[in-house]
Amino acid sequence: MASTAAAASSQGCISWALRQRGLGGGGARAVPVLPRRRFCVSAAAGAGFDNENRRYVIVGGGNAAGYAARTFVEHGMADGRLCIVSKEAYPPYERPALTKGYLFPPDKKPARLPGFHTCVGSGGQRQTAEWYKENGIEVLYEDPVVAFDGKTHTLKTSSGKILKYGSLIISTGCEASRLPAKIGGNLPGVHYIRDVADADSLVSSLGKAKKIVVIGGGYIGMEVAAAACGWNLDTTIIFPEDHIMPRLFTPSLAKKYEELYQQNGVKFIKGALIDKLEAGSDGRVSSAVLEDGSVVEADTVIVGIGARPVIGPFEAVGVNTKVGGIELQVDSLFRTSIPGIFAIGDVAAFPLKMYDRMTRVEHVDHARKSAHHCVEALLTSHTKPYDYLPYFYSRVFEYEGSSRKIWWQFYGDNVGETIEVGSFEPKIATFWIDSDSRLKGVFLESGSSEEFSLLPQLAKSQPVVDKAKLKSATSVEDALEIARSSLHSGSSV
Ligand SMILES: Cc1cc2nc3c(=O)[nH]c(=O)nc-3n(C[C@H](O)[C@H](O)[C@H](O)COP(=O)(O)OP(=O)(O)OC[C@H]3O[C@@H](n4cnc5c(N)ncnc54)[C@H](O)[C@@H]3O)c2cc1C
Ligand SMILES: NC(=O)c1ccc[n+]([C@@H]2O[C@H](COP(=O)([O-])OP(=O)(O)OC[C@H]3O[C@@H](n4cnc5c(N)ncnc54)[C@H](O)[C@@H]3O)[C@@H](O)[C@H]2O)c1
Ligand SMILES: O=C1O[C@H]([C@@H](O)CO)C(O)=C1O
Repeated sequence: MASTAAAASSQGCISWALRQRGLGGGGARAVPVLPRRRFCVSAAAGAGFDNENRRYVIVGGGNAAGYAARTFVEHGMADGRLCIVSKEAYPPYERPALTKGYLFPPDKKPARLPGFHTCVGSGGQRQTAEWYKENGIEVLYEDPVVAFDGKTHTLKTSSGKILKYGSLIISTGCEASRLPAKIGGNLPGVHYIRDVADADSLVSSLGKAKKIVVIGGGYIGMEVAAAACGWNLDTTIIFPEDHIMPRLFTPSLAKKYEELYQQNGVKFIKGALIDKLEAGSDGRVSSAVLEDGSVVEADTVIVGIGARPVIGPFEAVGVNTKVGGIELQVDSLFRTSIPGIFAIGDVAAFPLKMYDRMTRVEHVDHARKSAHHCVEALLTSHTKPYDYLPYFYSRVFEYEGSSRKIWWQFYGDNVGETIEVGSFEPKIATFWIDSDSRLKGVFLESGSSEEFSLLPQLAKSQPVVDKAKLKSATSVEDALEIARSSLHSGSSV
């Protein structure tokens, strides 16, 4: 690699960069095939990688970046052409593992890297650091992009590298929302979880912990509290709403999960906000004080109060503030307002074709699919709009010896009235049905793989269902059969 780079002249770099400018709006057009070359190092830059021109640059080395890299490789367009600039110390990995297998107790074979690099979460190849090298992909680790100039096509990294790009894909994801420092949000023993470094820090606290408080009743709260049961810790979940998973679960569905957690010893404090986190004499967190003045002791606190898109320093590519927070706005081919610049995964607000609205999805299935769709559109001439079917899932209590594993999937839109069938013994289903009797969303706990595979068909087709019949279903199997038969009634979308 070094010899190829050394052979490239600085003059070559400049003319290559000028040719790149013409590439522009990417998505819809085929990208002209440029001479295959390795990294182009200007004479002035000497060794090192400064002032290079790179044909394709991905900023962010997370889930979406890993799947994007795979698509570049599949098209034979990675080798010597692709660079990933990452804030983290590792190549892209399957982030969902961090609150699942990663938090298994030490004697229950916890997941560790390199075991869960992308793309193993979807049954693909495990892309280790060697995989990137073998495929000629340059990865800059622990060197986040701190500045961006769309006019000169340049990025600046925290170490001072200046990178010139041909096309740019932004996949900076989200960051955990934090409790303010002034109320104890940064005390030692207070954890947020977004990356491997956070998970390592949490595991080290769990090893010493006795009493933990989990703040937030969403995905992180539910997954971390279940993990804490595996470590036999006294666990309390505190959140402001009436029930857990308020973004998705109905009150009745939530109640079933809450009961199961309670059977595992987890305590709930609902409808409560944190006034402050207090430190003990050793400076570590020692309690959570609630707004009503009550105090809950804790030697470890895990905060899961949502996530925010990481848009800085890319505001100039165009932001959307209507969907929720500030996010980078893209079209159905993941193109931002600046030609040649794309955004994928958690950070991007995109048109959700099937429901005809803009949305942003903070889940891994979309990270994977948006990456694939964006890179395909960039590298080929296809202009097929992204047509995403929302899919969320969770799995908890998976460690060996747990009394009851939980695994659920949801497809579609959780709008309209709901019909719930079954209980944990043995499985639960919830159907969301709109005023035209169309099935809009479907949830299943503990289904078989065949049953789970029916869910996307239902949510995609949105068949008209016989609500009375569904309500009278005697089991989840029965309810799924009724829903399946409505697929063939000829009234699907
Ligand atoms: C603990 C946890 C568990 C999860 N579990 C599930 C699950 O079970 N199911 C599910 O569907 N979804 C889950 N998710 C959500 C899922 O992981 C995300 O939707 C997915 O990771 C989004 O991919 P992304 O590439 O857009 O962002 P990320 O995977 O977050 O990657 C973004 C990357 O960009 C880097 N970055 C940020 N700014 C810069 C910069 N300026 N320069 C360089 N790099 C930068 C970040 O460090 C990070 O590595 C989970 C998320 C978390 C945090
Ligand atoms: N299985 C999965 O899909 C999965 C698992 C883990 C994490 N994630 C992702 O990670 C990100 C973070 O997850 P999360 O659980 O933090 O977000 P979330 O949005 O799922 O839940 C946030 C919860 O925090 C609570 N909350 C909000 N503001 C609060 C406040 N000021 N004080 C106390 N509680 C407050 C609410 O109970 C809310 O439900 C999300 O993008 C999520 O999709 C997904
Ligand atoms: O999508 C996922 O990827 C990881 C794991 O399967 C990778 O091994 C995980 O726990 C998920 O839920």
